[in-house]
Amino acid sequence: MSDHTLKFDIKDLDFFYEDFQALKNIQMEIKTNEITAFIGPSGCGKSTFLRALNRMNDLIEGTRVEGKIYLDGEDVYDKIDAITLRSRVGMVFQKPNPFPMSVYDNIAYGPRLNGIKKKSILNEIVERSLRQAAVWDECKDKLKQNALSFSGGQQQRICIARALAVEPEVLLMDEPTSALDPISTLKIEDLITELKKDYTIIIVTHNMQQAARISDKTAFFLLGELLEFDTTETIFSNPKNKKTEDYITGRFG
Ligand SMILES: Nc1ncnc2c1ncn2[C@@H]1O[C@H](COP(=O)(O)OP(=O)(O)OP(=O)(O)O)[C@@H](O)[C@H]1O
Repeated sequence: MSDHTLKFDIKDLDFFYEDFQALKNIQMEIKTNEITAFIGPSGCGKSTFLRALNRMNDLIEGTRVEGKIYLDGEDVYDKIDAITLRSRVGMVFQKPNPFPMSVYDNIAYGPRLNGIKKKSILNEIVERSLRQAAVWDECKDKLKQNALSFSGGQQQRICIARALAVEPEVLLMDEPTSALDPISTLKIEDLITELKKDYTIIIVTHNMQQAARISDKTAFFLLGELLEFDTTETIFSNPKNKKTEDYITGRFG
């Protein structure tokens, strides 16, 4: 019987940029409605792995994947086309990157691409998505204003709303708070915790406190290998690998 709590199942994953192997034999199970944090020193492969999950690396020439990634039991490199996959697995980037258009058009962009034209339905999606991303109150009277005129923290929440507008199942977040001040960071962390009810969330972070605060599971990567993967509590209180302990206590990285 298939395991319904399992969202992603990654088996024997290797990843190459030309001759350079950036990921080595990764095995990982990512559970539905959990927050999984990827930690590890710069260049260890966290972003590469994140981008492998929705095939964003396909856009980089000379890359190659070996092994399997299953989403709800389906092989993402064989059984799901990249466009469908990316609508099921949304992404939020490190730097807020709203399109240079109104808040409304940013959020309606994906739904319109999916063929939704009716104004009343688009209005509903825009409001629901901005509410879910906890930025509705700040935007509701300025929906026609250019998204780039908002603060960095607001822009990042607008980008999260844009990702949510197409109702993905999974949200990949690559250091979503690294460009933000502490207050905006806490707002986004609260938001991520709130979104967990409806989404499976995977977040890359350099902020150990952030991983400890919000994630259920933590994966520690080093030089392309998954060194340790466990409950966040275990990783931060009782890691099995000495290198994990050295990293989380700030002895290197
Ligand atoms: N487009 C690319 N072409 C060639 N090599 C790349 C490319 N992107 C990343 N790499 C290499 O792959 C390795 C992993 O990079 P990746 O960006 O996944 O690491 P990371 O852990 O996310 O780092 P950071 O924390 O600094 O963002 C690094 O050695 C990097 O130089």
